[in-house]
Amino acid sequence: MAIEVKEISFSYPGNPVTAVENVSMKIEKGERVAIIGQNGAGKSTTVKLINNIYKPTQGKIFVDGIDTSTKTTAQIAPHVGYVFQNPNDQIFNDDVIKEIQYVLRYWKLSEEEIGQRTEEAIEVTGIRPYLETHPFDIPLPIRKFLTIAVVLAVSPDYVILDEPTAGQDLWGCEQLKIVMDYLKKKGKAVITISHDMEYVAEHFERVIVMAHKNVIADGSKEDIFYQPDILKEAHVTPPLCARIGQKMGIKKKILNIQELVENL
Ligand SMILES: Nc1ncnc2c1ncn2[C@@H]1O[C@H](COP(=O)(O)OP(=O)(O)OP(=O)(O)O)[C@@H](O)[C@H]1O
Repeated sequence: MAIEVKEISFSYPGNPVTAVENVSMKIEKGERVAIIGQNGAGKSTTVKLINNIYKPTQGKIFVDGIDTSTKTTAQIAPHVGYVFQNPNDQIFNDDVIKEIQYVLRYWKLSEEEIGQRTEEAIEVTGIRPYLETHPFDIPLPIRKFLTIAVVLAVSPDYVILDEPTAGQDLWGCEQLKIVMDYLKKKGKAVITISHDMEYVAEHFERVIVMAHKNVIADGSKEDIFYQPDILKEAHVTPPLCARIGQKMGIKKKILNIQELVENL
């Protein structure tokens, strides 16, 4: 079981510049993969193509063997959930509970099942204090957790988190850790797009680097964060521990404080 992206290209209607060109990647069920790279590299476009919001102009995408070109976005949603970078692009109900339950009701799940999924999603995302608030009156960082709750309630095998730490305060970063632990326990594959290398180093094993509309590197975080040429090309600064480790001349590829302290 995997997401297989096979040599896809895509241009937005009306934009003569190609957004992604000949991109391939395979993401197995249960994997934790971060896609990194400078603005405009094609990261969001790639995941929107995976989520079937757009269809590639060339190439194919398979989700657990299903050719997405033959399906609608709604048909792929049970398999791949996408939490948008901007929650305002995603929310369309005037009530938090309605927003979380929209898909579950569309699927005509039992009231018991809907209740259980809703409760779990609220608990994990910490949005209980906002259940009576209009979604657009919830502070923006917390509104993002409402969109995460929607995806958790749907419970797809592949969860895409687009810039989850952007604009988050301490509360949000701690709550996101709870979400990440929950997804791990559930065995979900998590694909993130992030400019936050500390978050990437803490929660992801594999890193895909994109630049100039294509994948320029794909490997373990230890491999990627210790390749200065690749990082330079993608305009990415490695996590602090890697920078200190390299400056101190430590041979081991260090990516967390614990290991750094042990090796100093
Ligand atoms: N809705 C759109 N309409 C037209 N062109 C777009 C649209 N969205 C993105 N593009 C273009 O597609 C290319 C790839 O953009 P994309 O958003 O996928 O990059 P990204 O790597 O996700 O960047 P960021 O880190 O800023 O989110 C860019 O040249 C961008 O200008």
